[in-house]
Amino acid sequence: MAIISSKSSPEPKPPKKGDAPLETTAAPKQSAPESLVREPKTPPQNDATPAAVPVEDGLRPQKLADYIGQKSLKEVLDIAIRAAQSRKEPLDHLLLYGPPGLGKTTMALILAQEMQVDCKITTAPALERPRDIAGLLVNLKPGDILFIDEIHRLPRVTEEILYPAMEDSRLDITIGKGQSARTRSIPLHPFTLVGATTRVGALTSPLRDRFGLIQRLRFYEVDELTKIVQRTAQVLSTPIQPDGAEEIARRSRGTPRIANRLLKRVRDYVEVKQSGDIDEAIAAEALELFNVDPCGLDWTDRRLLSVMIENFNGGPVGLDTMAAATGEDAQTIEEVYEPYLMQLGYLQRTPRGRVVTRAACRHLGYEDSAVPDFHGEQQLSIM
Ligand SMILES: Nc1ncnc2c1ncn2[C@@H]1O[C@H](COP(=O)(O)OP(=O)(O)OP(=O)(O)O)[C@@H](O)[C@H]1O
Ligand SMILES: [Mg+2]
Repeated sequence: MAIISSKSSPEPKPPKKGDAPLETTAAPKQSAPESLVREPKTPPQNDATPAAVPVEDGLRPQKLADYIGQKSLKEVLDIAIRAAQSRKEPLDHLLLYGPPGLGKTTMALILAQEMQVDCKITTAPALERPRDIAGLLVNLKPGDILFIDEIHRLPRVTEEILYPAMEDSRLDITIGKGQSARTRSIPLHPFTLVGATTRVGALTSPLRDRFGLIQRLRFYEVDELTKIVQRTAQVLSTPIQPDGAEEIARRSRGTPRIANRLLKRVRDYVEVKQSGDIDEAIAAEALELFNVDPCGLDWTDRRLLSVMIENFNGGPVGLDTMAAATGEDAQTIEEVYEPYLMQLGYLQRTPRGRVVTRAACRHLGYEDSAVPDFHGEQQLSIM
């Protein structure tokens, strides 16, 4: 299987006149569009030298059987893979949604591996112009997977090109402008679109309806994350005790990416302190130092909750007000912080705004009376 992504593209072209400037500190999700439609001139990523492969990629499981947790998702996909293979057809289009770091990209790569096809990776904001998506589509081989991250951010024009491509393996392009404009239809090889999003509600319904499989990824349980930490430790050749892996798992907010990140921080700590295997006590000591509390809350989580308690009497408070009061970005609060706080039962979204629960007060060391009675968990649970 070849994985072809913007990340693996060789020397970037110098920006052309009129192109958006290339981001020098760009996060992966904001890579320049131009780099994405280019075919790599050098062999694809799986042939790259280890040094060229981002560290996260080295930690990704390669087979469905190695993908830990997400039992129902794996069952659904296992059936879909086997059915598609027996019919010698591509997989149905798949939409994966859920908070960041739960394994959407990893799953897309596993699917390509299992189906023995190539996977082209791109991200929706990079598909600004019709030719960006057209270039990708015409180069797909039969059965290939096209992975579009952050698919809720697809520009309208790109989305409209995808409709016939997904439904009828056809690329409709308009040539010329005004009265001389003509539409041409180009046949495409059947392919599988895998879309990933943290905000499924932000997808338009015509796009959502074209996915044959729509699957949600859930936060992981501690025992699943413990296995992920143990596996990563093995990949990184870091000795770890089971109780050490569990301590890291407990503080990982139900998220594999965070579990891997915390493990690396604990590994640094152990190496500097020369304290041998990672066990429960060392993991806890190291993570306290990095400001990760026993529930996995970090400084920002605690600040969001304490600002709500101290400044807003526990809520209800609107998202934008919370963003202004804490200096955090509203979208980041909504997509990154709130899901886990809600999962813990520390925060509730109500029609009138966000409210803090008494469990959160207790966790942060406030008196129960810091939030009014109507915030009692019992009442909230029936909202
Ligand atoms: N089920 C799993 N088993 C083992 N490791 C996993 C699993 N899911 C994710 N990981 C690890 O967690 C990291 C993050 O996963 P991934 O990049 O797939 O998340 P994502 O959902 O695509 O995140 P984002 O929304 O930010 O793009 C990867 O390095 C991968 O190794
Ligand atoms: Mg991803």
